[in-house]
Amino acid sequence: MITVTEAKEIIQKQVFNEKIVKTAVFEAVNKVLAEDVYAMVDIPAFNQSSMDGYAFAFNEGIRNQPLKVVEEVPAGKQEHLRIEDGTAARIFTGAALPQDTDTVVMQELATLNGVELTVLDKNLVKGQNVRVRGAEIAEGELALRKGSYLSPATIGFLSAIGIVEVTTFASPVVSIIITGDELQMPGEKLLHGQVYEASSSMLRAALFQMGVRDVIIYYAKDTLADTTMVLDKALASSDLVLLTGGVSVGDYDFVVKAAELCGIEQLFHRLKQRPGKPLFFGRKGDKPVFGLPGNPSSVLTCFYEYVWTVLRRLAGQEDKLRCLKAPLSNSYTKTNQLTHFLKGIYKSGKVDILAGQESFRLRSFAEANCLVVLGEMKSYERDELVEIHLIPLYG
Ligand SMILES: Nc1nc2c(c(=O)[nH]1)N[C@H]1C(S)=C(S)[C@@H](COP(=O)(O)OP(=O)(O)OC[C@H]3O[C@@H](n4cnc5c(N)ncnc54)[C@H](O)[C@@H]3O)O[C@H]1N2
Ligand code: MOO
Repeated sequence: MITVTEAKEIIQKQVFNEKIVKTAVFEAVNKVLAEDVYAMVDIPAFNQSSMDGYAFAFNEGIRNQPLKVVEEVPAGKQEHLRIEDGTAARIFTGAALPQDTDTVVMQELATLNGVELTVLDKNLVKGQNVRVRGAEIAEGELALRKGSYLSPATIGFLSAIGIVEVTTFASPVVSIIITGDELQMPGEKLLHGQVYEASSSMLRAALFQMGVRDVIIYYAKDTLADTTMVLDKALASSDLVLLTGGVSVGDYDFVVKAAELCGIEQLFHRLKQRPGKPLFFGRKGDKPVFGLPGNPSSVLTCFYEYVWTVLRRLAGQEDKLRCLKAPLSNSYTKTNQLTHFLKGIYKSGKVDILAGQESFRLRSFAEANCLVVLGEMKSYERDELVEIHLIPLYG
């Protein structure tokens, strides 16, 4: 059995080939840029007024010499205007300044008598209320680097500089293989010895939340032949495979043997942790394969602690769950030296370890917002600082 740290190092060392795709900017939220993006034009593309007011060529005596208003420029006017020195143009926010004008006075700080404009703004300086051509970005300038996360703001920025399509890391196709002959579909009548199948919807939800939408769900019978056949199929149809259950030492646990028969290289099996002790990790060529221990709470803990990072890396993001230190609001005694991942609530700077930590339960997980990581120590006192991993509840 290896430690949690060793397991994470093994995962970190793996190199996987990311796939890239062209994506419409409006559909690229949550994705990551796979190449640098450069501006194709100056933005703004012309000297632009930032106020409703009057545009003119500034000089220091402007407040003492009324200007004749000779033009009107609403936003979007496409004509290239030029006005004589000593005249002004009525202008609106977003409109292009006439050639050789450089300053705009807000209409509240000027008076108009017929066509005669008097500038009142005592603090007006040259260039005021003008967004200069290329001020946001110049043609050919780097707009966003490869590896940038595409947030709503980034998508707005790309649109504002005229980009319609970007190259992003492709979201991986993920197969989930559910094993266990005792499983019954929710909504069906539960017969003696059956349990409702919870992991497929839970994992699919976790994947959807992180933007992975191509998810294929398979069910395998508790036989070596069926598990091998389904695993082969899943490997052929996806970039990453998750199996649930069948990874322990029972006579009906076939995942490890099936993985071997499918040509999957085993990188580890069994960790010094709870829950999720029998976790399996391997790869076939470029494809990571996780055998998640069947108890639903082990499934989700292992997903967040190990699978999440790999999925992020496949999508071009080098990040981990948010990790902090917080004082315990209750004491906790461990009965072994395994690393424990405990469902907790982090609130007002403290963390509370919830009751009901056994891995068959999901109820405490449903309430939790973090996993509390307890290392080798046997008992933890109230107020002792512990590491917590925040569950990404909002994607
Ligand atoms: N002799 C030993 N027995 C077990 C050990 C061990 O070290 N020695 N480890 C235990 C631990 S810890 C875990 S975790 C489990 C993991 O075993 P499997 O991966 O083989 O999981 P299963 O036996 O298939 O299932 C465990 C449990 O979870 C329920 N389950 C499975 N899948 C689902 C699902 N999709 N939805 C809801 N519930 C599910 C299943 O009915 C079992 O109750 O092994 C221990 N045993
Ligand atoms: O390692 Mo298991 O997940 O505790 O029940």
